[in-house]
This record gives sequence, C-alpha cells and structure tokens, in this order.
Amino acid sequence: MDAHVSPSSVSGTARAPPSKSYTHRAILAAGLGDGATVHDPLVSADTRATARAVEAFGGSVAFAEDGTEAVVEGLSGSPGTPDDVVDCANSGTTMRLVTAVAGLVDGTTVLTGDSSLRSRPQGPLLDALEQLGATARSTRSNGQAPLVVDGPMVGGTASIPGDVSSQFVTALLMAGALTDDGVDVALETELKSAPYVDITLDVLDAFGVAAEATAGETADAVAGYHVDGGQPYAAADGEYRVPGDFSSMSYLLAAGAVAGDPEVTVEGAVPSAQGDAAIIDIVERMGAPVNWDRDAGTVTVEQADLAGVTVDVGDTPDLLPTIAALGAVADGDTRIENAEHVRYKETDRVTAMAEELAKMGASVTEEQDALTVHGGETTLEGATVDGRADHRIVMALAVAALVADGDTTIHGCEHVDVSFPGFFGVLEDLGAHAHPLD
Ligand SMILES: O=C(O)C1=C[C@@H](OP(=O)(O)O)[C@@H](O)[C@H](O)C1
Ligand SMILES: C=C(OP(=O)(O)O)C(=O)O
Repeated sequence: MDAHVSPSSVSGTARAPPSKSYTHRAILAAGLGDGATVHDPLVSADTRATARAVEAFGGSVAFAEDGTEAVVEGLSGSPGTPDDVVDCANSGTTMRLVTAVAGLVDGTTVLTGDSSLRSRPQGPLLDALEQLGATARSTRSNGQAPLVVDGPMVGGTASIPGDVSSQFVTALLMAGALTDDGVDVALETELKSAPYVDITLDVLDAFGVAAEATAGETADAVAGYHVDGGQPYAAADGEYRVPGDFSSMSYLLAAGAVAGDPEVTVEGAVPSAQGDAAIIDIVERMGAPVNWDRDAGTVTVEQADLAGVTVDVGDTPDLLPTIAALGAVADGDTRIENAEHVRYKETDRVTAMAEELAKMGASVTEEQDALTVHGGETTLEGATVDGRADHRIVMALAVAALVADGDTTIHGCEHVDVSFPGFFGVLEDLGAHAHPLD
C-alpha cells in the first residue's frame, strides 16, 4: 500500500507506542515462567510473532482487545516440542530469542520467517547453541533460516562475535537461565547494539533472574555475560509494565524538529535502558530546542534550522534512518558512523536510506560502515520512494517528506505495523497531510 505525504507542519501532543524490545522480552519471560500480566504491551506484527512462539512451546498469550495488557500463561520452565514450524514473520528479535529457547526443548523445533528474515544472519547463534550441547543448523547451510534446532542443551561457554547482532547475547542469556549448567557468553569482538543487552538484563531482573556482564581487560571493557542455570522466571506480583519506545518516538521528535509549528510533545518517554533515548540529545545537538521532563515522561521539541552533526550509531542502529532524514533537512554534513551492523536489518538500511533520500534530491555518500548526508547542497523534492518493506525506512521517509518541495508517495506503508501500528494516523492527528491510500 502507498502512503501520500504533502508538505505540512505538525503540532500538539502524541503518545509513543510501548517498547517493542521490552514487549518481546516480557512476553517471552512470562511464557518461560508461570505466566504474568504484561501491562501496556506493544501489540504489533513483531510482538505477535513472539506471542505465537510462546504458544507453540505450550504457553498462551491473550492480548486484551483494547491493547492495554497481555495475559500470559507460562510453560513453567519446560518448553515443549512445537506442533508445527514456528513462523517468526519479519521479526529478527523473535527468531533469535526463539532459536535459543528451542535449544532447551527435548525435541526438534523448525523456525522460519518472511523473505527478509530468511536473509538475515543466524550462523553465530547456531554455532553457540552447538557449543552449549544442542544441534542447530540452517536448512540451506548458509547461516540463514529456515533453521532446525534439536535440544536439550546443558549450558556451558559459548563464544560468539559481538558485531553481528546483540540479539544472540540476549537469546543465550534468556534461554541460559533455564539450562542446568548456566551459560557464559564470551565475546570475540566488541559488542554492537549493547544497550539492547541492558534491556535484557533489566527484564531478567524484573522476572527474578540474575545475569551480569563479565569484566574485560580494561575497566570499561566487557568480556561477555554470565547467567546461572536453574533460575525460574517470576515477575513480582505476576505483573510487568512496558515503557514507551524511544525508537518509535524518534520519528515524532524528528517531525517536530523539522516541521513543528512551533512544537511537538511526545508522551511515554519514561527513562529506561533504551539506548535510542539518544535521539533526544541528537535533535538537540542539531539545533532543535528540546525539553525532556523525565518524571512526567514527556519530551517537547521545537522546530529549528538544523545543522549537520556526526553520530556514532554503534549502540543505536535503529536510529540511522531517522538521523539520515534529519540530515537531509539540516544544513551541512551529517555523518553517521559505526553503521555496518545496520546493513543486517529488515533491509540494508544504509543503502536503503542513501538511495531513497537520493530520489528526493539529497546528496549522500555511502561507505561500508558510514553514511554521510550533505544537507543544504540541494533542495529536498517530493518523489516516489520505496519503503523497502521496512517499517523504519517508511517512517523516516515520511519525516523527510513533511518538508520536501512537493508531494511524496511512499511504497509499502503497511509495514509500519511491525513496530508502530497507526503511525500515519498519529502524524495526521498532529496536523500532517500524511495518509495511506486505499
Ligand atoms: O534486541 C532487540 O530488541 C533489538 C536489537 C537490535 O538489533 P541488533 O542487536 O541485531 O543490532 C535492534 O536493531 C532491534 O531493532 C531490536
Ligand atoms: C531491526 C529491527 O527489529 P528486528 O531485529 O527484531 O527485526 C527493528 O525493529 O528495527
């Protein structure tokens, strides 16, 4: 489906959806234990995939019709053999976390996903599961799904690269808590996307599971992570509440910074372990006045003439599309560095943003691990662009389109359902001329 975006301003207050990363982990943790009520879950295509996987292992997940909670019945630490192939759809988090849980099953689990997910790397996780005592392989022997996993694994030490996906570490820690021997994850390289492991430690802690980083050679270096085995999952009082999603917030804050008339306020911005809260500092560094009231959980951003900045996205890969869109509107160069792992997402987001912003007239230089947007050299023009079946590309292009000269058509706008269902409605409520075409 196409979305149509005309140049327009935005103002008012919007609420960010609940965190996708926290929701995946909370539903899985509740499912691996005796169940819990997860309040304010993100109800989206990706989190539904994790809910289906919990059900495939023998639990159940009921999302309330009004979306305010998910009631999870757990499988008490013993995932059963799924009756059918587990379809992780478009969700990398689901596939990685569920592959490790499959290593606990005394039987065979088969996992697949859509064509995007079947092209993403899983090899290091398969190797890790083998090191822990499971059998894990790719049906095509190319480190990609479909995957076949035979457990049970006992635990031990798994050595993995840290520069492909932090989700491998998250997966090994979450499943490792239910092994007999526990799991030591030894990182072969520096960890990218590290704040996502902090989110995992946060959720594990809330479910009564102890896990920690193990010290490296220097004071701030991390050698890996450790989780003891035999730790049941149990949320305090059987309840867990999901905070707002800063990656989703980034599009609303970026919209306010480029097209605020004069400002936009985003609710749901309670502090949590999410590295993507860095978007607040980034829009401020680019010149937009920002006020984050941490107690109230609100961020207000005013429109301003933005200036290019250099941003390292090693910790915050999901912000790359948003920063690239901001850079196309700013004056001067915006250089996004340490970005190679951003190529392993729903699509290669470095190339996708370079090519799609270029269609809108932006001047862009792409390197293997960096993207530089040369703002101010050209005028951003409305164009027909391709969201590449990737929710974040669609939303970032919609932000750029608000201030392009002329109308923009974005292909594949329905993919926002992966992380931010109703995104175009929220933009419209802020006053933007942005809507899906039937
Ligand atoms: O664990 C998570 O919830 C996520 C980790 C990150 O992936 P990588 O660790 O693969 O970079 C991020 O890009 C993804 O959107 C969500
Ligand atoms: C990469 C993402 O998610 P996942 O890895 O779960 O597909 C994302 O939401 O940007």
